[in-house]
Amino acid sequence: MNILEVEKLTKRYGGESVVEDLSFILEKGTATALIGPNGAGKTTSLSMLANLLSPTSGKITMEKDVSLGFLPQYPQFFPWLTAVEFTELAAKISGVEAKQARLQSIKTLEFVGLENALHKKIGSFSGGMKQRLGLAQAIVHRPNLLLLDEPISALDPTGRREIMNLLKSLQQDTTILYSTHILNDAEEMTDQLLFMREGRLIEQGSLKEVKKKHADPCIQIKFRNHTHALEFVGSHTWKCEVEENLVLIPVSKSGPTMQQVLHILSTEKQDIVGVEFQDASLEEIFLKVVAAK
Ligand SMILES: Nc1ncnc2c1ncn2[C@@H]1O[C@H](COP(=O)(O)OP(=O)(O)OP(=O)(O)O)[C@@H](O)[C@H]1O
Repeated sequence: MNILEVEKLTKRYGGESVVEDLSFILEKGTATALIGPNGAGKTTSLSMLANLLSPTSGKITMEKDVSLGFLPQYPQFFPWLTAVEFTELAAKISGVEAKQARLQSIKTLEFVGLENALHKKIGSFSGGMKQRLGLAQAIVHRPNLLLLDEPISALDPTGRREIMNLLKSLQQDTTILYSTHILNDAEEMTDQLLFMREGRLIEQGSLKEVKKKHADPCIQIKFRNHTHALEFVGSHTWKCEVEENLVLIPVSKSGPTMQQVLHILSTEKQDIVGVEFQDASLEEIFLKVVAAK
């Protein structure tokens, strides 16, 4: 079931296309990562979906009972308010009853890891704390569709891990569309990938589909030195590449399987450091996709 359908969404400024013919769907309960280089049109697209910017053309259809949560790339806060005051205000604006708003704010701030800063003024918050507060205001009213513009990019590795785990735990009841530059983290939480470049969608699909299409997996054998690696390659007919002390054998229909490689290595009593299956990371695929089109 689709919670959101986007059809040929376009935004132009003075005849210049910033987003062009963007079409995709979000299935209920899924997480979609929107990725693309700077200026690709991610923020503009999310702002149109959040109804903060009107499209030049195209259609956005949301399921009838959608409750939307939005985290902008640069959220604006009132520095003189405390975290709980700000989140309570956001809850009320999003339609939470006054009686409930305070309790829900406290629970949400605890959820995002700000339990020790409930009554601190936002003006004293670090960048990471503000990022968490931004997420809190986006989820305080328990939305079922969450649009997040760079929710983890401003965080340090520990903070990113924590927020990714929080987002994963939200996924049970929430459909999530988020933009990010941190591709290694995106790899962990993505049912669908949308690659944008220069306002256009240039690739989309599940991580598995995209990897199948663009990744060149290989078996990597690590030898003690370059000479050993060269000797190994010279004595076999497999198509391989040598990089320093590594031998890389592409996994293809005509190439050997991991089992065959392990068998050969053990029967030949090769003195190796290790063998592993190497799959391309999302980052490598991203660079390839963005460069190719
Ligand atoms: N109000 C505007 N008027 C003219 N051009 C704009 C306007 N807003 C955005 N743009 C242009 O649209 C393009 C896409 O911007 P957008 O912020 O959507 O990209 P992005 O993918 O979110 O980039 P980043 O990763 O750097 O945040 C950029 O070239 C930007 O300069």
